[in-house]
Amino acid sequence: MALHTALFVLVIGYQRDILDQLIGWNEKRWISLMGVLDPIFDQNSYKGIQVYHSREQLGESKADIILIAGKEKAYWEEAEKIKRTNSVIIELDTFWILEKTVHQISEIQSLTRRQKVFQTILTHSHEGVQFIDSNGIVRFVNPSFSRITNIPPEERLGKHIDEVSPDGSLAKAFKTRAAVLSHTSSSLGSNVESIANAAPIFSDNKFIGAVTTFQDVTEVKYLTEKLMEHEQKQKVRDQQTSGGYKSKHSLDHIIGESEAIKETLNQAKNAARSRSTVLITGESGTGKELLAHSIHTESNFSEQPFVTVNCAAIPESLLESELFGHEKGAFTHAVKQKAGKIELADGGTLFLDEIGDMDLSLQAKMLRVLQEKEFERIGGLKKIHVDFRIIAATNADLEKLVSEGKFREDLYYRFNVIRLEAPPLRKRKKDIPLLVQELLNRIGQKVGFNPMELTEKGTSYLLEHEWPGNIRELENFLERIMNESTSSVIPDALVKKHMYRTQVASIKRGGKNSKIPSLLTLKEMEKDHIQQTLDHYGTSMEGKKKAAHSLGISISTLYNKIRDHQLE
Ligand SMILES: Nc1ncnc2c1ncn2[C@@H]1O[C@H](COP(=O)(O)OP(=O)(O)OP(=O)(O)O)[C@@H](O)[C@H]1O
Repeated sequence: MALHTALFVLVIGYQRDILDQLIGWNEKRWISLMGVLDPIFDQNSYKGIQVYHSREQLGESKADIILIAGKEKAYWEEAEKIKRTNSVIIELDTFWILEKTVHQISEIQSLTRRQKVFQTILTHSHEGVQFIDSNGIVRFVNPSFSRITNIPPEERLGKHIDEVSPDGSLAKAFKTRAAVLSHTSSSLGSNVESIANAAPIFSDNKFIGAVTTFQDVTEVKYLTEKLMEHEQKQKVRDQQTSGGYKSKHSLDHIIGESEAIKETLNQAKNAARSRSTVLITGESGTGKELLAHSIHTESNFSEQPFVTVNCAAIPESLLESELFGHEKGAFTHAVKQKAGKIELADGGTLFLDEIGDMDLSLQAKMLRVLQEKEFERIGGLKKIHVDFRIIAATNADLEKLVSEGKFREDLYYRFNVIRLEAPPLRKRKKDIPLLVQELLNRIGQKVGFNPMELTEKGTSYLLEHEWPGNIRELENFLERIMNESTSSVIPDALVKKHMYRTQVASIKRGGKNSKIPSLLTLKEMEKDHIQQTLDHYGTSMEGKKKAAHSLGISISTLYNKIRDHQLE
């Protein structure tokens, strides 16, 4: 066929409507038609279509297609005259049949092409796709469906959706004839978590089936959980840093040269080398907490948190939440999520002071954490993994508590791995002079006094007492006399007077090891007693009357004694 700039069509037997229709056709339609009419037709040779209704209009040009619209013989003759070698002459009715066929073929081809495109999309889609027909029978699953769910196609195809996945999105869309969005499910026959969207399909208002597409969110969920866990850990780490959970003392702060304290210090050094649980026992004020801090400071994980929980200082009802933390809304006052001390101690040391005061139900929970290294916050479901070392301290007789059923035996054994005894002061009186000097400096700094000291004699008075309250009692005693002393060397008489009072008070409390004080002479005792009575009632006339009455002497005798003892 000759090369034209356009495809020339001539209609012989002019009919306006036919002409209009043909002119309205697009190029694609002509081209596909020509492809059928002329096998060697090269569609690339043509740019546009020209439709003519008479030979005159065509002029000198030759028509590529001559359509004969009518039965007249003359039309054919005319066509013969103006045709070229390759021109196609065709009768209009035949043309229509042909055109219709060509058109249908091209529609089928385009449908097939479209189907192929969809098929490829579905096959390569990362999302799982499942299709049911209008009867609810599964007709199609794509490869991703099987990959995600681990269900082979043959287990689905041909089965009713209610039989194979009655709670899924597709069954819902089938039942309700409505779209189902963001349907989360793990019941696809595997442990895979998915999010599905299902939609019914209508054609001419007729329900013809439904389709679901879903994504495997197992990994996304896993990663989200990991991210949340990480964020949570970061929060806890921030709290660990900002909460000042650091040990504040080291073994250097523990003063003493006695055999008893030296042995304890050696044990503490050994304990610092391992991560085993430590139980520190000893009377009140003997330095158990100081030892716990020091063991952590000496350990390899001293940079990690050191978190203290005093089981006696916190009301029982709050202790659990203090230890385990809670989720928001776990109980009335849980207005926000809170990490517990166990979580905060992760990586470091949890120091449980006064462990003998922990109630039995909490002991059971604590035992579980120690065994499993895992716990849940109050009101929480997620297990939190922790790794920390426990140092427990008590001044109670734990063995006795165990035998009385007040302390769990299994927990006692868990705690009693490395055992340390903080020796009482009465077993290391030798340390008192050293301790006094250290404590005087420490208290001076604390309360803002210039350095103070005791004479040798003054110090010797302190050796007369058994110190049931141990170093804390000694510390308080020294602070008291420092406050009363007007000179940097604390007067011996002041020490003597207060030591006497301390001993009397100790006897009154029924202190087991308290001796009858022998520090004061009878006269000194009388002076001190009158002074204390006057301090109590005051030195007004009325106060003196009451003091005399309380002392069992007349007011004039009181005046004489005040004068004799130079009390005013
Ligand atoms: N060896 C020591 N050298 C210096 N100071 C000490 C020594 N032992 C204890 N202290 C001081 O004595 C005070 C009491 O110590 P700590 O609180 O550690 O005793 P505790 O046995 O834990 O007491 P409690 O049983 O009452 O809890 C603290 O001020 C501490 O610094």
